Amino acid sequence: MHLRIGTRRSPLAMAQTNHVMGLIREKFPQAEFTLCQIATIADRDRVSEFHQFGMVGVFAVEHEQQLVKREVDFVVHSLKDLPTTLHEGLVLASVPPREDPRDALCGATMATLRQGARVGTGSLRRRAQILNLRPDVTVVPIRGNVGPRLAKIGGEDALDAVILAQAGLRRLGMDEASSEALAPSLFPYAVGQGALGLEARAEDAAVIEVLKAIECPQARAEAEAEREMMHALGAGCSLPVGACVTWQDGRLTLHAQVTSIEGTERVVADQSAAPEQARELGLAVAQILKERGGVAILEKSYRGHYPSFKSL
Ligand SMILES: NCc1[nH]cc(CCC(=O)O)c1CC(=O)O
Repeated sequence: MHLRIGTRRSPLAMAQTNHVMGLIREKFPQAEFTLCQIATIADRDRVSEFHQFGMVGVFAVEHEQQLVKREVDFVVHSLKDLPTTLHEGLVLASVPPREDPRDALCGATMATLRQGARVGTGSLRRRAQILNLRPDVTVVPIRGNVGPRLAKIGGEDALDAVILAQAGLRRLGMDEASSEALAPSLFPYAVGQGALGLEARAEDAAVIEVLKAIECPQARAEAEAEREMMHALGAGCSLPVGACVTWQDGRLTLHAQVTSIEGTERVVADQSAAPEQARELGLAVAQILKERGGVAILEKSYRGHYPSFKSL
């Protein structure tokens, strides 16, 4: 069996792709792989996540073209960068076991972060959530890969800390860079954070069968619930919507939070369901967030931030 994999070139993307190849080899020792690396628009233009507002899925578009043109058999995505609507004919074939989904504060802990600290992040969600918890901090937009972002602590921008994903640090073997894994009850993570999404052509039954063999049913249920909620809110990966999932007695609970861009307002919701009802769970949580004014605070804050913004 020979599989062609589409992957980005960044160290994190390569670590994730290597990880997936290892998982497949455990089940199919005879598997052979060819890597088809691309630099996506996102890599080339170094757009910060702030600027990705309105460009949902900037990481995924060119990969989907690789699949559609049959240049590759599947693509390894960070699930949080994969839009909730896939290109026609493509499917989320598999969600392997999820890595730690929490955000990491690097350079300081919440307790040691000084008054008026400068915190680097390019994510609107992280910005909104840190301002909600710590209105005294200044958020500095940063961009680039994990290593260069970490290197900005104490650098020319005089950053006290940066916020990154625990999962990315772990996959890069850089766990020690995390000063504190932020409690998801206070600082919910991005939809899909820490999970990988393997995208393939819907018609490729043989490829899908291989990818399904490394799926984690719990991670799949979490992904379905979180992504359905995001889809129902009409929000992309970089919008200030946070999630947190917990399991008890085989039931899945989805907690979600919408935070206004300046961090002044916050709406939360949570619901539980059996994992077979993960999508319905996501829809129900989105509905509650809407009823509680979650969409309204997003629209209001976007109009202040992006004058051309029309509606979510
Ligand atoms: N948007 C970039 C991105 N996409 C996935 C990860 C980390 C790995 C993951 O969340 O699975 C990161 C870096 C970060 O947020 O620190």
